[in-house]
Amino acid sequence: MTLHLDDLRVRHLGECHYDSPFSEMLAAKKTSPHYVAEGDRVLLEDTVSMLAEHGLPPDRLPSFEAAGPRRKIYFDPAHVTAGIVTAGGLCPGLNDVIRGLVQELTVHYEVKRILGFRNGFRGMTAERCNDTIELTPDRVRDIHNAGGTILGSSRGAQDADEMVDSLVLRGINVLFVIGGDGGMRAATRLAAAIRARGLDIAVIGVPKTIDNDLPYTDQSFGFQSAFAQAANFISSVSVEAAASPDGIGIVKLMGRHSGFIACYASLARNAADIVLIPEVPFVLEGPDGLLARVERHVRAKGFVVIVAAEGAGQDLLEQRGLLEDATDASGNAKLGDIGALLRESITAHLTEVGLAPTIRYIDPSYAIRSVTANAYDSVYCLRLAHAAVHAAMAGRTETAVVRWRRRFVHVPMPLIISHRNQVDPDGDLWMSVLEATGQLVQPRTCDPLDIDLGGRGVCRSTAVR
Ligand SMILES: Nc1ncnc2c1ncn2[C@@H]1O[C@H](COP(=O)(O)OP(=O)(O)OP(=O)(O)O)[C@@H](O)[C@H]1O
Ligand SMILES: O=P(O)(O)OC[C@H]1O[C@](O)(CO)[C@@H](O)[C@@H]1O
Ligand SMILES: [Mg+2]
Repeated sequence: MTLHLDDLRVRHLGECHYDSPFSEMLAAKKTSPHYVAEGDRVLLEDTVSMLAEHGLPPDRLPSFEAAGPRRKIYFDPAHVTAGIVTAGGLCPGLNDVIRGLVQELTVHYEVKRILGFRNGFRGMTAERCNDTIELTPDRVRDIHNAGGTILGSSRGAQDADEMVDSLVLRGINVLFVIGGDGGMRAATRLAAAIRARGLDIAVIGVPKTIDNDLPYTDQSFGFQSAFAQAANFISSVSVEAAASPDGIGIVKLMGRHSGFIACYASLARNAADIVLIPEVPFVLEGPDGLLARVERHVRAKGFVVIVAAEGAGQDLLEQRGLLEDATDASGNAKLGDIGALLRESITAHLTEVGLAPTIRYIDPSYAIRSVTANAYDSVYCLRLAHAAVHAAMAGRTETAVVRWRRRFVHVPMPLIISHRNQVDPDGDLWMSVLEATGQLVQPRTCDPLDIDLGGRGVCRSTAVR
């Protein structure tokens, strides 16, 4: 999709007339290698060839508005009531973002009232109209020490008009939505309903997803903490598989349509022989199939470690009638169990060829996303929260705050939901995975002398890949 400068302009509620608490500090600031001044923009693309292809002068090149404080703001902080909602699946760092929002709103802008909606958008419906928590610096002081979200979260559809009524009822004029693709869709609809009624309410999104499946953002917050936790399970399964005769280690990791967690967790340990992701189809049978490859690994080094994203191989499950045609409350497709299919088909195949596999299968599931944010993600969440507050106070709306190529920028919300971020099978991440696992080459069988002398497990790692 080719984007033009105008596609990247964010919506404003109106002119900014109030002095911001940062006015003085910003007065002398100019763009430097480490700072983007409020009037400057950040390029969408970062290679010479992509920029040259546009054939445009620099000020017409597709670029994002820089995030950060403004000298003038739209809202009079004394008249702001802020709302915060967390939607969709959990993600490390949700509490860090809530905490950062509350601290920035109160400490610098001196906003007096902040309400957190309970249990996602559900808390904004007429039925649950009192489902809010008053958020104060005291209330949020220690919340980053726990995973999850103190507000709760949910899936499932809500009526946009009802949610607008709920904002009006509470006098909320600034709403922060921390959510994934669904949450950003809901926020976009909400903002459209607000616009249709001519209301002065800013809606700012902070994209959240452990799947890292939202575009126009560097890795989303919490992703790093989630894949670090996932990597621990890969280590566990590797140890188990290596210590078992004909050991088969399988880890199934979250990632519905995008295999980023599987790729990064595998690279973090460099112990996987095979990584399976939704973006790269594979077959089970035949000389190039997964079963033959598994067999070669087992014969070559005595064991094999497989990391599968939960969305991998869904076509194989469908062919076998193992997919139920169902969706969750938010309309997300319910997936078939690729881990179970691997376990069963590998056991059957290896038994048939005369091996005696020991299967070690781990599905850590929620254990990777319910953890607290690591230090890196905590910093990231705090800075996103600051950027979100600045954007809202400056009257930006239908806008997400993201980090893009290491700069914090504003992205129009419709772009964030325009398509899904996926691992590019032609990109450098997948290339790194292929290099690390050796999936490009066939496993070599061990030297017969090795087998005579050492038995299983002598040939390890890259030597046999
Ligand atoms: N197309 C849509 N239009 C309006 N609201 C939506 C839409 N899709 C999802 N939502 C709402 O957004 C909320 C969160 O959506 P969803 O459950 O898909 O999680 P998500 O935000 O995508 O997070 P995750 O990363 O866990 O998938 C739900 O309450 C849902 O009703
Ligand atoms: O929370 P639920 O509804 O079980 O959803 C699980 C899904 O949510 C995600 O964690 C994304 O939030 C996916 O990786 C996973 O498939
Ligand atoms: Mg989603």
